[in-house]
Amino acid sequence: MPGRPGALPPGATCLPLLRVGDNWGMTSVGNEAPGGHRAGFACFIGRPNVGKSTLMNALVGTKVAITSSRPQTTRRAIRGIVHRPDAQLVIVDTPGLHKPRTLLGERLDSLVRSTLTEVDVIGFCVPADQPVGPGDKYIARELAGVKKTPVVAIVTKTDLAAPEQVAEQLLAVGRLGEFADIVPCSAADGFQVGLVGDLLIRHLPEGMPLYPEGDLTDEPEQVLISELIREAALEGVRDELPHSIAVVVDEMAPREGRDGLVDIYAHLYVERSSQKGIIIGHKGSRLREVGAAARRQIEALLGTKVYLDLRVSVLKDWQRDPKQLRRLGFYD
Ligand SMILES: Nc1nc2c(ncn2[C@@H]2O[C@H](COP(=O)(O)OP(=O)(O)OP(=O)(O)O)[C@@H](O)[C@H]2O)c(=O)[nH]1
Repeated sequence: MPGRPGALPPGATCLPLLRVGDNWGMTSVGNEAPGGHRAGFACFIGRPNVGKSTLMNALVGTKVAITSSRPQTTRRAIRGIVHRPDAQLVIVDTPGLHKPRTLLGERLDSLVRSTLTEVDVIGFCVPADQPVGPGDKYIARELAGVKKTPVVAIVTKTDLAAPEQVAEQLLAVGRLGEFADIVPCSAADGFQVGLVGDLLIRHLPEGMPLYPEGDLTDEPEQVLISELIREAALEGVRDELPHSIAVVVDEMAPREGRDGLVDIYAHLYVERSSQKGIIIGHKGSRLREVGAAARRQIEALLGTKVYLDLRVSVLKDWQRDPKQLRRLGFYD
């Protein structure tokens, strides 16, 4: 993948935790594997907020992608790795596909399009609790253009819909295009999550595992941490502010002379000074809450105590500025 989003700024430190090797390439190797073992890549595609990240986390069995009730939470192609005795499924989590309105939107869309041609199978997610709309049709048309990659249609969030509504949705999704399978599931209560895995794995080539057993993601730790901070900052903010928030971990290192304590210095960027005020809150109260919530999650991820230094800065209109986008890790 050219200009991989989420790359660390030069000189940034990275503790080896959930990090694995250097296999950034997306092509699965069709090497000989005993007993019909399969290995390869899948990606989920769908409108924003349809539950792609939640489904990936459910399949992987741990939180490797942040989720929120705000559309367009996902900005990076995070990989989650599902290990099974018969297969290894590497899931690429793409941002929701939509008609782009900003330069960031365009970059995210081109990221999605390049991903579609590089994976072995695509999971097209449509929620059970909302009628099929223009957004789903737009994606279905895009998928029809990716002829060589099989598509499994996944009707998500079945726990939010009555059985008849789910049945009707399966039919409606069937009318959207040619799919290898159409499967209903719920990541919230686990309904048929395993089956979704089976149906995706069926399309992977036979081959040895691509990643060592036990690795759950190959995202650098700083990226996971910055995403956890962004998730905490998204809590309770409205309107355009969620899209204006970006987080960069500037530095991260174990504290000298103190076992089990990691110092993390991070910047939370917004686009305007009015937004800075909202993020910081009265006498810093909101920023303290964001910091405390993020710290709890980071400590759970790292398994150590964390000192988190969180600064807020304005990067004017960064979503539309190529230079700032590069600085934040969103490359052409
Ligand atoms: N009830 C229910 N809620 C779900 C389910 N899956 C996801 N959600 C919720 O739906 C919202 C969106 O989920 P995400 O996984 O962030 O959706 P996404 O498609 O990755 O969103 P983008 O990052 O915007 O593309 C969150 O509030 C989730 O908790 C499900 O199976 N059932």
